[in-house]
Amino acid sequence: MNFTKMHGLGNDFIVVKGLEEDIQTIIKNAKKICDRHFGVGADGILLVLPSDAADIKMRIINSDGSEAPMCGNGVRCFASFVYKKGIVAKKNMTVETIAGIQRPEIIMKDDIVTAIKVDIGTYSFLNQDIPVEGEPDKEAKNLEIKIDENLFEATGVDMGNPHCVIFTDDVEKVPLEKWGPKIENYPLFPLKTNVEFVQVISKDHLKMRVWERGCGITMACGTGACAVAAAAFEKGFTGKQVKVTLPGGDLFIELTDDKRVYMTGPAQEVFEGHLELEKIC
Ligand SMILES: N[C@H](CCC[C@H](N)C(=O)O)C(=O)O
Repeated sequence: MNFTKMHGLGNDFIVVKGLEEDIQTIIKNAKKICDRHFGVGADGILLVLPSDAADIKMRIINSDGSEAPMCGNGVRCFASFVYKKGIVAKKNMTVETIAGIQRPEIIMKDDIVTAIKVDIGTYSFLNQDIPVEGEPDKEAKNLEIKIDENLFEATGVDMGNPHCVIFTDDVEKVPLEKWGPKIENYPLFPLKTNVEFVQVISKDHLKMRVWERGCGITMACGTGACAVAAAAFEKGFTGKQVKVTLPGGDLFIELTDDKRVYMTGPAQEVFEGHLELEKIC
């Protein structure tokens, strides 16, 4: 398997040209391939595939082997990859995902890709969209999450994938490795959920940490940053333009009046590699 290792603020991916590889074997062995000791090591695998509905298609496989409908840091890495490889010769492209068509724009300075701005679609708080157990057309704005002796008030957000957002005074004090998996698998979320703890720094600055569904603690989560920006705006904590600081760095999120979200941030290649699949499968 030939691959390119990339990351978006430390949320890292193995990018593979799907038509040139045995993707069924790759998907079946994603956990081993993503293992940081016995495999290549990554939070997930991004598969480049042809599309009838867009310029190109992206499939996302989490490091536990589950398939995700959408990945914010991933779509920035993906867009940079297909542009630089000449697979899609357009700076403004469309990318088909399970969550819908994403619209990344490659931003360049002196022929270098400096950032990617993505129209990541619209956010929703509706139970039926996230999904969250309960009346389908009710908004998941005051979920009660009970973990051990702690009772959290959470906001459920759909960003094409599910997010459980909890506001706190100090994200550094959150025992994420303890609470993350319990919330990820909480009965309210039939498809499990990504978990974000977020601290309001100012009207235009949020700080967050994330436990990702199917991955665990990551350095950054693009859809998670969009979800916390949407939740903070709806609660009146922030405006429509906000910097979200994650352990791996900053993302810039813009919301529109019709709940559309734009995310801007970097994507970085690290190395190209070759893996003999039979050696670990
Ligand atoms: N673990 C996520 C997919 C990756 C999302 C994250 N890496 C991002 O940047 O949005 C899920 O199962 O919904």
